[in-house]
Amino acid sequence: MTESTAPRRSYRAPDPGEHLWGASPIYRRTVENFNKAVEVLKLDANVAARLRRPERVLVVSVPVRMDDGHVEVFTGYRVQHNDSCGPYKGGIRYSVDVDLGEVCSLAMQMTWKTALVGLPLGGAKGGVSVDPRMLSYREVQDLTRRYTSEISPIIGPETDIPAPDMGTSERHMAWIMDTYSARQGKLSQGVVTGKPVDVGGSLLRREATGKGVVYCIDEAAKHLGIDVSKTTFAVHGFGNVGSVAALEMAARGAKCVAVADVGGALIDPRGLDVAAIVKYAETHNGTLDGFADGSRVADPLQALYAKCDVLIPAATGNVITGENAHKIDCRILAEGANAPTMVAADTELQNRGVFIIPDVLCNAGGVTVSYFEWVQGGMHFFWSADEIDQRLRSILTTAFARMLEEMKTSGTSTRVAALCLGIKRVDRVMRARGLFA
Ligand SMILES: NC(=O)C1=CN([C@@H]2O[C@H](COP(=O)(O)OP(=O)(O)OC[C@H]3O[C@@H](n4cnc5c(N)ncnc54)[C@H](O)[C@@H]3O)[C@@H](O)[C@H]2O)C=CC1
Ligand SMILES: O=C(O)CCC(=O)C(=O)O
Repeated sequence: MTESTAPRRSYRAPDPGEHLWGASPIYRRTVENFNKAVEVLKLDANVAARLRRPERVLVVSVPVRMDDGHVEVFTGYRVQHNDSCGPYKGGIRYSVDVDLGEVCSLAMQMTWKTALVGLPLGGAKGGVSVDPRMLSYREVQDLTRRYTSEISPIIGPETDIPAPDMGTSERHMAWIMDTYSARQGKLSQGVVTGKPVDVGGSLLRREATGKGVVYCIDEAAKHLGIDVSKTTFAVHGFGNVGSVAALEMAARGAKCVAVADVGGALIDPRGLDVAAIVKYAETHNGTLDGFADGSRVADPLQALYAKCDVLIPAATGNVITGENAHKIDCRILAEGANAPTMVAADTELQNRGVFIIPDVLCNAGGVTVSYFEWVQGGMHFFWSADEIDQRLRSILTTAFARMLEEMKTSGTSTRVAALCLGIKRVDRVMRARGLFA
């Protein structure tokens, strides 16, 4: 697009998005990374302007009668960023940190992620601002069912398909499926992925994100000439993604020197018994509090600062910042979490030669097997675990190789190269559909 020098007509009031999501530091950071890719790609300014904003934003009030009798009203969100490549797709997060800016940012990331790995899906995200650990089983079920009812007008098997994210799991997906189906008056298993296998879920969806993280680490190690079996690793966040990634690394013979959950870090440079920690967490409501081995420190961030070959952030976002990046001592940073690294830290770590596997690729295993679940559910024919595993690995290794190629041709970082691949595909599809002709 050529910029005109004539003064622009003012078509509307200043961008309303500025007051909604644009002011959020998290959203700004996501846009900052997007802008870097726009520059490398020399993306048309009209397309870039469209992609900087979500297509649809829904904010809902979610009243829940609590066990003590009072009604608490929670705030929920579903943000649909882009559906050029297929139905909107993205998880649902329960956390006190959830706000509109965060959900918009994660929805945009989903668009690049699904496009990067070549899925026929778009990008969305949802969430409720709540600490699920403070709720009873009944309260969290009621919250999930009411949230589902509130977002029902904009979700569906062919329109927008939620899945698990931080704070939600298979059981929440079963409640969402059940509530949505009841509202439709017919069974609608395809409205959500990440369901329990018994209610139409896919084998390996639960393990997919953590497995995918380690498949990407395998590729990075190959690229750098590192033997994974001889590496040390640390994991920040020990839920679905962190625990499976730790087990996969341990299965390759790598030594775990630190893990953390929300309650603190467990550190032992001599090596921690990952299987024992997983078993402990499973039998203690997900927490590592009270685990006997290693030294337990209250600050979970200490796990990020452990000297190791491979660091796997697998909890919340924005944990590696301009302030603490100098404490990170690893060779490979494998972003299991979404958006764990702030822009200033990203630059510092790259300058220090840390190989970063960016979130949009590193944790794409989850949405990839979600896609498999959606496909299998549609066919009413389910694949074996081996079949799923092979397809997952093949998709991620292909995307990894394409990222390296893009890095070389564009002379850019792993993160910007991965974003460029995703953005290029969305741009191509939008043009093919006649938008921005
Ligand atoms: N579940 C999935 O399939 C996918 C998850 N992700 C991302 O992976 C990350 C983790 O997600 P899940 O494992 O599903 O969540 P989860 O809810 O299963 O586990 C979260 C873990 O992080 C810990 N944690 C929470 N806040 C923390 C903090 N401030 N410091 C240290 N630890 C903290 C929790 O104690 C728990 O161990 C998130 O960033 C999520 O967006 C990305 C792609 C797919
Ligand atoms: O499995 C999915 O559909 C989405 C997972 C997700 O929310 C993510 O990749 O961040």
